[in-house]
Amino acid sequence: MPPVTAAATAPPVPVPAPALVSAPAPVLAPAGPPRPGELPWVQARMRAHAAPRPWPARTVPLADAVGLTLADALRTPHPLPAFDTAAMDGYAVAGPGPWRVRGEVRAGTVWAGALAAGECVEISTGAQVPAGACAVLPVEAALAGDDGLVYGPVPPPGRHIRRAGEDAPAGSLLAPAGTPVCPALLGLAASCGHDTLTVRPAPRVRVLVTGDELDHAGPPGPGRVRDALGPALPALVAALGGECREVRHVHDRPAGSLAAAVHGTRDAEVVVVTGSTSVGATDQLRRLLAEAGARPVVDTVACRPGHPMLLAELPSGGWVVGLPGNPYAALVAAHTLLGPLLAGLCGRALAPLPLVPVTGSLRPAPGLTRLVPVTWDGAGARIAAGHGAAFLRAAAVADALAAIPPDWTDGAPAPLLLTR
Ligand SMILES: Nc1nc2c(c(=O)[nH]1)N[C@H]1C(S)=C(S)[C@@H](COP(=O)(O)OP(=O)(O)OC[C@H]3O[C@@H](n4cnc5c(N)ncnc54)[C@H](O)[C@@H]3O)O[C@H]1N2
Ligand code: MOO
Repeated sequence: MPPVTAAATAPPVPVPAPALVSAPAPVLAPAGPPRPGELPWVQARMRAHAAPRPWPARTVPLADAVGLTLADALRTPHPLPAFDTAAMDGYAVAGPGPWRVRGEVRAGTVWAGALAAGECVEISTGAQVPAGACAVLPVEAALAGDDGLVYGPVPPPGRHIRRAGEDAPAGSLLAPAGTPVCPALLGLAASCGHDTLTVRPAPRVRVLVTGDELDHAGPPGPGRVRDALGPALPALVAALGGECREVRHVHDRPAGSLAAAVHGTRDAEVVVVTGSTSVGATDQLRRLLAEAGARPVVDTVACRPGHPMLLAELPSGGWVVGLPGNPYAALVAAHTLLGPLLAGLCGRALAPLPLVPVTGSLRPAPGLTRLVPVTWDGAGARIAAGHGAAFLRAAAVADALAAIPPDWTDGAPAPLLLTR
């Protein structure tokens, strides 16, 4: 059975307005019930996608458009194919045979005459079929006699002719605005005669990695932790549709370094901050956003891991995505908020999630979506081993993240976010 699409458009459930500075919450086991104010995971995705206005469009040469997003619908100004086209090498024939050969027509040339019944031209695949011809007789079915006549079965009318406009009449819409530009779309645009496309560029993203305990090269020293997110995020940002301009390491102290770094990234549409999303003494992100007058869009999500994630809009119009410091939690948060935000900025639809059976051992949690790495063999998904909030092993070998709903049981379907 083909996978069906998950209820990405589930009916909205009223939730309290987010508040960036939340009261310190009691420490709960990772799969405890949702805390007050946590937004359901499905709604967090939708809210992040709906938050931005699409970024302004620009017109670029075809070669520069791949990977970007169509800002205007792609239309063909002329019919496709543009003329009646031979689909086989052979003879374009008129009326019943045998047919007298009047000439030949190769692809790219035009035979200007018109055929009368009992006449034909030798024709190449892709050549324009002359007026009067009613079908093409493939060369394998034809016998050219020494008498200048071609013999063979009379083909049914229209056989092996691609009629002008049969693929698309002039003016047809071929791809709507919001379509990602893939190699096939580039070829289609060229077939229509376009040399440029009007696209929305990939949003520019700057990454600020916080955490004074982090080492950025080699094995970590005593009590220290190797930064896993700095190396992972440029590729993740690219996979989610953005362009990572910079990864900067920001010190937790003095307080104010992070604020200065966030405000110093005005040449990016999105600032991603890793770490600093929690309630510890050095976790400054919510405080600095509140002080900056940022508009909270998502402030904690009813999912595990990754619940401290946040999305806010700065008064300048820039976007801040807060990813928890635990590396797997950060990956979950990036797929939950950053991917949909970037899609919204590009004018793309929110990616529909295939709903597939998931097997494995996991205790679902009341009121929470659990995000787990899964391997997927095309028919079903299996929960991969090794998925702590701080441990990337399962995610590193997984094909997707499954969004396990609270009422899931082993083998029941769950939506998949494809990660490869
Ligand atoms: N009192 C509470 N403490 C914590 C809560 C809570 O609700 N109340 N939530 C826990 C959860 S869940 C998470 S997730 C973290 C989120 O914390 P932060 O976003 O502030 O991140 P940090 O505290 O800086 O780091 C958490 C953890 O991750 C390691 N880390 C950070 N950055 C990186 C990196 N780039 N590469 C590898 N590892 C990284 C860091 O060393 C910590 O071990 O808060 C919990 N606490
Ligand atoms: O579990 Mo925390 O939710 O993001 O590591």
